[in-house]
Amino acid sequence: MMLLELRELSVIRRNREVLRDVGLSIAAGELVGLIGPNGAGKSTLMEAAIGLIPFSGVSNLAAMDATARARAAAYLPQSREIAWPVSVEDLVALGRIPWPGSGRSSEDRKAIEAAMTRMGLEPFRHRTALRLSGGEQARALIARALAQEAPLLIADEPVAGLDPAQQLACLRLFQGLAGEGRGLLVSIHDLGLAARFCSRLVLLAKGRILADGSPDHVLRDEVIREAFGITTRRIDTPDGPAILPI
Ligand SMILES: Nc1ncnc2c1ncn2[C@@H]1O[C@H](COP(=O)(O)OP(=O)(O)OP(=O)(O)O)[C@@H](O)[C@H]1O
Repeated sequence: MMLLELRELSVIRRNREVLRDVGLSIAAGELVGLIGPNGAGKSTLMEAAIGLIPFSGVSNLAAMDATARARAAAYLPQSREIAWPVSVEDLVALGRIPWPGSGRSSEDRKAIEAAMTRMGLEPFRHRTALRLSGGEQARALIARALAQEAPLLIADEPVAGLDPAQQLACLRLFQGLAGEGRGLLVSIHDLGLAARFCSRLVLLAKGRILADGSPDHVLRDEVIREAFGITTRRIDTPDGPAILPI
């Protein structure tokens, strides 16, 4: 079953075409890494897919009403903004808004607790979210998205700003979610982490999809050179490839 279907998606921002005719489908069980240079249009693609900005073309999510969409997909924006001085627990509970009970049913409690445990947030439960470190805030916001329990998670640079242990924990968690049958679209700049953890990579450059497929297929030298203007040194280790930009 396709959780995300984008067809001929184009976006114009400030009179400039930022995305042109992008087609992308994500099935249950896929952990798709969205890679590409700064300004390639990764955030724009996610924002259009979820219906936050105007676009032409088709997005199955944007076509839904707000409640159906919030049950179909959780979205973690790149800007990690927490607007009010709420506790971490209350912040995570906001993920339950699309569901009946709005945070107070026993199902809501279970989802909130599971999300907090998965992100290691129990010690912060009663702390004011605004007073956490940047990385801790990021984990709290990921937990809020997990509590939403949507079949699709769209996350814009979810591991940016996390320490190496938290990056690994987060990507392992995402792999586990894919293994449970959820779909994930995750933008990421670290090509090594992308290659190790994602089942598929989509490389966006200048508003178009330059390559889409297995990490080995997408991270070929000539493709990386065309997209980023660099070469990479790849070392295969028992733990997966290490990719060094040169
Ligand atoms: N709110 C906006 N208004 C106008 N133009 C925008 C806006 N947001 C982004 N852009 C432009 O759209 C293009 C794509 O930006 P986008 O943020 O989607 O790229 P990205 O691939 O996510 O980049 P990064 O890796 O730096 O996060 C850029 O040229 C950017 O300047």
